[in-house]
Order: sequence, then C-alpha cells, then structure tokens
Amino acid sequence: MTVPEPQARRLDGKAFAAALRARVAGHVARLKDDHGVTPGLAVVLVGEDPASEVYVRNKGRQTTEAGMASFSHRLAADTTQAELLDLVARLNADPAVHGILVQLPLPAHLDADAVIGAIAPEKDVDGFHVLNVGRLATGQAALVPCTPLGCLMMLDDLHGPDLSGKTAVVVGRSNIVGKPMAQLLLRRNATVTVAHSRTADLAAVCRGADILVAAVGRPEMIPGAWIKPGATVIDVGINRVQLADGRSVLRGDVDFASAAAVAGAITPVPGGVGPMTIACLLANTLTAACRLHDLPEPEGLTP
Ligand SMILES: Nc1nc2c(c(=O)[nH]1)N[C@@H](CN(C=O)c1ccc(C(=O)N[C@@H](CCC(=O)O)C(=O)O)cc1)CN2
Repeated sequence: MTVPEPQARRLDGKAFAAALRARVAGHVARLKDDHGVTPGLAVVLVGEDPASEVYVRNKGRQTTEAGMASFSHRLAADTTQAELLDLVARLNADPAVHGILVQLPLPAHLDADAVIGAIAPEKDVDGFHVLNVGRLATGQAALVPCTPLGCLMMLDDLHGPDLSGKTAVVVGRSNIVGKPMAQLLLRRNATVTVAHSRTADLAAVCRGADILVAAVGRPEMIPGAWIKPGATVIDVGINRVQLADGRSVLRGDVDFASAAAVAGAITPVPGGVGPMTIACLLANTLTAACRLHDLPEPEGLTP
C-alpha cells in the first residue's frame, strides 16, 4: 500500500495550548497582585470512568500550574441527584469558586441537564447552561464551551478573525461541540452548514468546505477524498481504537494520512484540539473571575 505524501500544515494543539496557558498564568499573576483575586475552579467527578479520571486530574494540575485555586470533588458512582445538586448549590454560594465544572458523562441514573441547569450561569465555565447557550446564539457575552472555543482560537490564528466568504461545514450536532462551533463560525462571518448522520451525500457537503470541523465521534470516518484541496481540517474526534495487534490507540474522526495529502492545514489526534479544551477551561475560569469581580477582562480569551 502506498502512503500519500502529507502536504498540509500540521496544527500543533499542544504548543498552542501551552502558549495559551502561559498567557492565562500571566493574567492570573497580575489579577492576584493588582486586585488580590485568585481565580478558583471547582471540578466535580462522579464515579470512576477511567478517561474522566485522567481529564479531571489534568484539569486540577493545570489549574494549579496557572496559579489558580483548584477544588476537586470526587463523588461515589451511586451519588444521588439530590446530593449532587446540594454540592452544586454550595459551590454556587462559595465566593472562592469562580468556575464550576461537572465532568461528563455522568452515571446513567443522574440527570445531566438538571445538574447543568443548577450551576450559576456566571460560574458555568463549560458554557453548557441554557443561558450561556442563548447568549452565544444571540451574540452576547457568554461563557463559551471549551472545545469549540479552542477550535476557534486555532482558526483565528490561521485565518484571522474574519471568515467572510468562506464556507464552513461542521459534521456533528452535539450541544457540547457541533452547535456552539457553528455559532462561533457564524460570528466570524463564515457561511455555515451543520451536517450529521441524516445528511444526504455527506461526502459532497464536506467537499464544499473551506473549513471542515469533524465532531461525530466515529473513528476515521472522513477520508481525504471528502476534503477540498487546501481546506483547513479541524478534527475534534477522540476515539480509542483497538488495533489487530492488541494495542489501543487514539484516532480522530478524519483519516489523517489521506486527509493530510489534500488539506492545507489539519489538526492531528492526539495533540490537536484535545489539549486546547483544558487550556480554554483555564481561560474561561479567568474570564468568569474577572466578570464576578467586575474587573476588565484580558483581551483575546473570549470570541
Ligand atoms: N464537563 C465536561 N465534560 C467533558 C468535556 C468538557 O469539555 N466538559 N470534554 C470531554 C473530555 N475532556 C475534558 O473534559 C477532554 C478530552 C480530551 C482532552 C485531551 O487533551 N486529549 C488528548 C489525548 C488524551 C488521551 O490520551 O486520552 C489529545 O487529544 O491530544 C482533554 C480534555 C468529555 N467530557
């Protein structure tokens, strides 16, 4: 089998995230020195999902490294809805906590929508509360979901803040990625299509995209043949795949080898969008702290 030559620029999310974290840490140090405010992030994990354990540990470590206060709440898998809501109410009322994040997925017996709806919108650093969703959709100051915010920052860096005349296709319509990503691209004046599993001729729709964001959660579903030559490809998929030799590896929603031979720029998996998720969480926590204390927000951390 011949492996196609990569021609696309590889967008290094690890380096981008490290630079963003350093910027956030600088702002946090100034906030502490000038105003005596230490941004605080509370992360709630219910149960023992192994991937969530890793993400939550990384969130706590990176929060502390940025000079912020980290509050970790680990609850048993059989925690009741009432117990979880009680914790959220206490965090809402705690002045040392500026950001609250409940790690998803929650165990099946818990109602995630109700839990997210109970988080004070001004502390909802995930940007999942309906008030923040509505604010984003209507162009008002919102807290924006971390993964799409990270994608936007990488796109801004590559294309600048105006995507007028460009066609963007988002494959996937989740509340966490697909829908907010489409809103953010609209804000940048792109002409946006949201495609999904019921879209007719998905290949042709994708081939029309100057910017293609893949967020479907199906390993390597999008081949290079679906990509417009020179397009920017942002791969949000993080799929764990078992190889024939027994090894477990991470794969995106895009077939990297064939896509990189056609695209102009592409994010890899791992090391693309993933690391931006936690860096943007830190940025959102800083933004929330500034807003809660009525202080000016640092530039470039919100869309
Ligand atoms: N409350 C939330 N829950 C979940 C979110 C979220 O934004 N808020 N997103 C995902 C998980 N997630 C953060 O919580 C997350 C996913 C991936 C990465 C990341 O850095 N990925 C690396 C690979 C890591 C690995 O080896 O597994 C990469 O892509 O390079 C960070 C955070 C679901 N839940």
